[in-house]
Amino acid sequence: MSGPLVGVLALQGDVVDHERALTACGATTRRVRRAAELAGLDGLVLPGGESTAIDTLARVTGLRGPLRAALAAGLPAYGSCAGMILLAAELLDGRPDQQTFGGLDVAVRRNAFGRQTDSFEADLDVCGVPGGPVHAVFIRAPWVERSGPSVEVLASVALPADGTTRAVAVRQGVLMATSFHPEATADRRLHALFLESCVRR
Ligand SMILES: NC(=O)CC[C@H](N)C(=O)O
Repeated sequence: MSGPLVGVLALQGDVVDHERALTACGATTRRVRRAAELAGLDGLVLPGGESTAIDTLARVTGLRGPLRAALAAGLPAYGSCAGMILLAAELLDGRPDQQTFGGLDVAVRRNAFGRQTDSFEADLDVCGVPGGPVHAVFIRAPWVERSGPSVEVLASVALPADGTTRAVAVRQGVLMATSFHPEATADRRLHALFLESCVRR
């Protein structure tokens, strides 16, 4: 095995597209559905999908506690869309019983840009990603409404209504999250950026 071993949380969501992107960047992937599958990982991707479903399944399968512990112990992680929601310390507009794993010192607003029909695409400059803007696909996406002092905002979008900006890509140490779905395009630069944090252990 050459590259880092990166888990993809495989309870629900677009697992296969992340596996493809990670493999293209030289990583080896492992689907994570149970606590034992967290052992020995160099990083973990939390895919987009439906954060309420992923939360429910993580609790039912007993994965939630060990996953939280792994994040607290410093496991590098990257969450896209629903994955961003799951990494947030605070959730706004979540379902009343909905929980997150936490780790990222951010408040994330779920479905912030509106309904499924308000999904959109935009070209964004992302800090740490050389070579021009990233074509970002937003699907019923969250945004980061507040972030703590140790959180770096990597990219923002301007709202058409009033031109104010919202953070849509953030990093805090070895944790990274995007509101958008780089795995839905052929651009591997966000996955490559995350893999810089996934040093083989
Ligand atoms: N594309 C996505 O991951 C959408 C996230 C979804 N709106 C949620 O709450 O969980």
